[in-house]
Amino acid sequence: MPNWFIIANPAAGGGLVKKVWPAIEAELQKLQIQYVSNFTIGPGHATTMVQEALTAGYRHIIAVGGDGTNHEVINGIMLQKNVPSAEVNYGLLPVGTGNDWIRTYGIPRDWREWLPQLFAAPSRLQDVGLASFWTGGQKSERFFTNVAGLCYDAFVVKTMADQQIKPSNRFVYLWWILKCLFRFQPTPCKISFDGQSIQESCYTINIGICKYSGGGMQFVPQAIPDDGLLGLTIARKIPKWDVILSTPRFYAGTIGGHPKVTLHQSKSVLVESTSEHPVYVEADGEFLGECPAEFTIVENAIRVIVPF
Ligand SMILES: Nc1ncnc2c1ncn2[C@@H]1O[C@H](COP(=O)(O)OP(=O)(O)OP(=O)(O)O)[C@@H](O)[C@H]1O
Repeated sequence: MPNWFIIANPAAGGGLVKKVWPAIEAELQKLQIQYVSNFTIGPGHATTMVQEALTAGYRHIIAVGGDGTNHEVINGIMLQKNVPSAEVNYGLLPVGTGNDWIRTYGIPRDWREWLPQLFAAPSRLQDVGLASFWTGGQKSERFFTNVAGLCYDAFVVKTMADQQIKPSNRFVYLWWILKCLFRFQPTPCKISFDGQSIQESCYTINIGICKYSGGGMQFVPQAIPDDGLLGLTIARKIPKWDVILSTPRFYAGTIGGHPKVTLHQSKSVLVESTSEHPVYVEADGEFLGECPAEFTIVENAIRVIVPF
């Protein structure tokens, strides 16, 4: 049996994976990697495919795609019960659009640069977040590996998912977040964490295992992937002009310096709506549902391949 099981999402990167797949295969053959590969056939397929691969005996998994593919594969690893999740050696070849998860580890954004290193690189343990939330009148759960967001953050993800907008680059994405900003009203909510509770109208709330989301912005600059804690960023009601002027702070990782923003760390976070308005939830760029939502941490849950 080949060592490596590769899951490729042909739709990732706006179809880029499908386009570059022959070049990836040529490189794999040049490197003499023993592998079997499969394309996903639709949303959610990467989750079931990785479970089947682990049941079949594979322990070295590579995903080819972006943050959504990464999210689905991690959920597959976490949901199955056959193999301890931390025993699965997992690497991502980034051929997505935002590719935010890789930024925390300094994984090269160019797949051509990362591919030759990937099969010999070391691995390290990472924590995983577990979100419980409401969708379609039912309670549901999802693991996340990067950053979850509520309020405006999730409103942007929901609006783009509802309108089937898949931004092809950072500028299109920025245009959409600006458009959504003028439609969003900060939502009153209660945030309970670490023995304290805050009631505020919030612009955004972010919960991170890793630091980057939204195409290179640092919503949770204090997040450390293996410290057993969730990074929590609370941005209270901010005028829209201030949100726009503060955008460079997100890119620079200095949003904690804003007077209306506080940074925290906690083992768990509970967010509840305190008005009749829904407070939406997203994780790793995927829309999940609504509050009440609880976030907890699974320590050292996955083993990820990172550069030397
Ligand atoms: N065969 C497929 N056809 C269409 N969509 C698919 C298929 N397989 C998976 N998907 C969906 O494609 C979506 C996009 O994938 P992914 O997030 O990896 O790429 P991306 O959006 O380009 O990258 P990023 O999230 O880093 O910006 C995922 O939500 C996934 O569910």
